[in-house]
Amino acid sequence: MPIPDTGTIDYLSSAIDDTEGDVLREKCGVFGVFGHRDAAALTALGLHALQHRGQEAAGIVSFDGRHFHTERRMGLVGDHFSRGSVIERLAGDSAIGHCRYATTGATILRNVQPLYADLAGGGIAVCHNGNLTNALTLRRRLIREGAICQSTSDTEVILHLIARSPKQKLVERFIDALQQIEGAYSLVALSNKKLIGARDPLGIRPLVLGDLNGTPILASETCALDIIGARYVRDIGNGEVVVISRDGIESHRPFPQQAARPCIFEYIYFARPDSVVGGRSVYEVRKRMGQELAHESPADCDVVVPVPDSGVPAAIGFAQASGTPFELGIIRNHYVGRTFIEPTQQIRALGVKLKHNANRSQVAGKRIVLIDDSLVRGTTSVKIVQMMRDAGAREVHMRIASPPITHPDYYGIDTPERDKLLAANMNLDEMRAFIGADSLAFLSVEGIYRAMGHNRRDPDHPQYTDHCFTGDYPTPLTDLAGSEGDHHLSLLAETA
Ligand SMILES: O=P(O)(O)OC[C@H]1O[C@H](OP(=O)(O)OP(=O)(O)O)[C@H](O)[C@@H]1O
Ligand SMILES: NC(=O)CC[C@H](N)C(=O)O
Ligand SMILES: [Mg+2]
Repeated sequence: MPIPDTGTIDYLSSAIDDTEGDVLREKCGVFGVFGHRDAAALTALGLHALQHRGQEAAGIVSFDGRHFHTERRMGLVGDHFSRGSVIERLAGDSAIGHCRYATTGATILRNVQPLYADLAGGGIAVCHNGNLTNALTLRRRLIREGAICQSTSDTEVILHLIARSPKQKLVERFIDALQQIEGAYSLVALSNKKLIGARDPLGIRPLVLGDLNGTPILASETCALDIIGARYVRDIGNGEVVVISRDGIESHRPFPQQAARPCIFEYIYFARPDSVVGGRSVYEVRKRMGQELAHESPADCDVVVPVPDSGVPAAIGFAQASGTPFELGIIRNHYVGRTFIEPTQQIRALGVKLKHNANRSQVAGKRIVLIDDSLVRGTTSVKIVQMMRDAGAREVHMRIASPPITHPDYYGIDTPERDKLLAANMNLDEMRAFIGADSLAFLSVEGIYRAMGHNRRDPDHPQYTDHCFTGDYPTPLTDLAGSEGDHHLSLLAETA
């Protein structure tokens, strides 16, 4: 359904549906629909499929041709956005949505996305997956210049930069903003006339274009297209800005051409295994990581046991390559989500206990090899190894289908503190003793690249963003270099 052209002035005085009283509206999975009568419902479904990317909060902004409507809530998508009354309030045939786990700015309502702002040319809402590495530096400058920040999220600086751009047209202003930010971003933005999708110059975080019977869709992952029956069209390119309007879809390439360097951790952990990222099935890649691991670090065992959920495909690969039986020696509770992306260690620790239980019949008296996709803080491994012993396992070996994480991430994965990363603080045998396993091994960096279909990692032009394992950060870390992170962002208590 076409969106009527109602001009720009109207949006300045428009009554924004704002139950929290914030001026700016916020919403790490991102989704957008342009020109469908069920835009908000489709967005809610898309966010359901992207729930694994962020469990702390969710939000949707829609546009009805005259007004923007917005709902942002703490909690899971289904806690709020499965209600008919909520979807009805999100009127209009265009919508964007976000499910968040915080990387910059606390887990509080004013940081929940989409972020909305009234600009001189009309309203705009932005959803961001990723993390900016110069946001705090930019924020300090903007505040000195008079900007009034409403949140402590890195994403907000994008809105300020669009608002202050000297360029005329929205797309030019948007691109002008992108040229000032550094780090990782996949963005979906909605204005009164356009749905915009953008990926940072290296394409660190994913973003795809889909098509639902002629309706363009933007989403973090293809699983969000599948849920609504949309066809995958293509990945948005690194450094590409796509502009969707009633005139069709335009592509802009405002950055110098360079090779993409997507985040390897999307393949290891982040993305859903049924998604196709950068043309590769995440499931197939994870299985190959398990196969490589079996070749590199075999274990003399009776059964291969996956650590659910994301260790399962690698465990299948390990079992197939080693010819060892695969058994579900750990059963997961389906009502507990991902624990790594929970905001506090206390919640993570509790979550793991609630989440997994030993399947004693498959474990007792056996030599077990546990396969997990990654080891970050070691919270999961410590508990699971003990759980296997308590269930009567004779030996417990641990194999991790990715290399030791020795470096923090600043691009949208919550591993920022080096002192919390097990592999940054212990050698292999210390880690083995810490988690209580009989043996421990990790997949090598080269093994990861082989699983991705490459002969080797190209040291001069690495094919992926793999700083977690190598310390090779692909962008400047401006805030870190300037100790910007040490400053308080807001005097307002971080409770609302
Ligand atoms: O060493 P840790 O700090 O425990 O972190 C690593 C664990 O966290 C992740 O699982 P998570 O529970 O987040 O999600 P999943 O259910 O998709 O496996 C990952 O798959 C590892 O199991
Ligand atoms: N995980 C993400 O992609 C987070 C997006 C954004 N940096 C935020 O903290 O809200
Ligand atoms: Mg896990």
